[in-house]
Amino acid sequence: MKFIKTEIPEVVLCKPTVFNDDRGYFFESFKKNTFENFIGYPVNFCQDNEAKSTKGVLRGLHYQLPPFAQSKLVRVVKGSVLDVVVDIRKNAPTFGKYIAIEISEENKYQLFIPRGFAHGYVGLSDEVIFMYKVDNYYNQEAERGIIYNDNFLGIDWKLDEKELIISEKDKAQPLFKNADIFENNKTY
Ligand SMILES: Cc1cn([C@H]2C[C@H](O)[C@@H](COP(=O)(O)OP(=O)(O)O[C@H]3O[C@H](C)C(=O)[C@H](O)[C@H]3O)O2)c(=O)[nH]c1=O
Repeated sequence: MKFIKTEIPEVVLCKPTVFNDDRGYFFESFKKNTFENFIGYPVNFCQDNEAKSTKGVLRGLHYQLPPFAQSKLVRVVKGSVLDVVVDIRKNAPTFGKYIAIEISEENKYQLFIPRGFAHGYVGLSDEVIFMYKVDNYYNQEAERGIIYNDNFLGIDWKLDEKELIISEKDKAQPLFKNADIFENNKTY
């Protein structure tokens, strides 16, 4: 697995080493020791999630407030998505910045999203199976969000507005300026 710091250095792109042969392929999709060696601190994932989407389904931008904040290690096993991560750590040098990376069945990329970030993704293929690990349990009361088309963030989701399929909950998310954001730049 190769680990690459993104433009937001705490957000890490993970590129697996894939072993192809005439039967198909094999790769180690997660290895705690090499992952933590690169990240530089322990991450104890406690829950795995899976979501199926179709093209244009946009989930997000979501996060959970401390003490229920979640780190996420996300990947796509079917199709492709544009994965978007927004820095919501007040006083962080990249506060309010976002990165967008295509993650797919094809490239097998994974993205590590630490606590202190909002996360969302949009399906780019007809069928998407999205799988991810989180290091804190789901807590509905602590769930918060930011509207996907916030003007300050100016996220380019790559698809036309009319192609997007968004839940009523996500259509009602607040603007970035009104969101409950994280205090200071510390690990939660
Ligand atoms: C996230 C979650 C949801 N649920 C239940 C709650 C709802 O009854 C149903 C669908 O939940 P929701 O519409 O919040 O699912 P997504 O829109 O995919 O939410 C996720 O989307 C963005 C991209 C994320 O990064 C978060 O992991 C998460 O917020 O699953 C659970 O039971 N456990 C969970 O961990």
